[in-house]
Amino acid sequence: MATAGKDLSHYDKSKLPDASKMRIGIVVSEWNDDITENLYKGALDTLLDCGMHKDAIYRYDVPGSFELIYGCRKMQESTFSVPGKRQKRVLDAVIAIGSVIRGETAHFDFVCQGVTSGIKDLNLNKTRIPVIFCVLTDDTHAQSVARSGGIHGNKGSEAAIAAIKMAALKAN
Ligand SMILES: Nc1c(NC[C@H](O)[C@H](O)[C@H](O)CO)[nH]c(=O)[nH]c1=O
Ligand SMILES: CC(=O)[C@@H](O)COP(=O)(O)O
Repeated sequence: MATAGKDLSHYDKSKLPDASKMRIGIVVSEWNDDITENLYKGALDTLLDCGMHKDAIYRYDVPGSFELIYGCRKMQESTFSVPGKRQKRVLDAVIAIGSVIRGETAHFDFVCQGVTSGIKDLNLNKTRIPVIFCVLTDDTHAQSVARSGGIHGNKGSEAAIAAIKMAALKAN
C-alpha cells in the first residue's frame, strides 16, 4: 500500500511497549523547515502521547538532510541527563527528520541516496542504537505537505511509533 490510502498518524497505544522510561533523540534538518518543523511536532506530540517524559526527548538541528548522518551519529555517541537520575545515559533510539524536494537537477537523487545509505550504515554501527528514517523524498512541495500533517497524516508520528518499537527491541 502506498502512503495514499494510509493514515501515517494512526497508532494504537494499547499495542505499544511502555515508553515512559525511554530516551529518544531527534535530529531535524533546517532545509524546507516548514515541512520539517511539522514532522518534528508530529513526532514530539506522539512520543508525549505515548507516555514519554518531555525531558527525555533531545533535539539537534542540522543544515540539511545530508547532515542528518553526522547529527544522528553524534546523538548515538553522546550521553544525556535523565529525569530523576544523577548519571547521564545513552539514548534508546534516534529519529532523523528531513524533507528533500526534487529541483531542476540530479542533486535530489544524490542527496536522497546519500542520506538513505548513511542512515542505513548508522543502524549497523557499534553503538547498536536504532536510527529511524523520517526523511520525506518528494517530487513536489504539495506531496511533502500532505505527509507532514496533511491529508495523509504525519510521517513524524509514524517515526515516533517506530522509534518506540525499536527502542523496546534494543532493550531485549
Ligand atoms: N535540496 C535539499 C537539500 N540540499 C542540501 C543538502 O542536504 C546539504 O545540506 C548540502 O548539500 C550541504 O552538504 N537538503 C534537504 O534537506 N532538502 C532539500 O530539498
Ligand atoms: C534536493 C535538492 O538538492 C534540490 O532541491 C536542489 O534543487 P536544484 O536541483 O534545482 O539545484
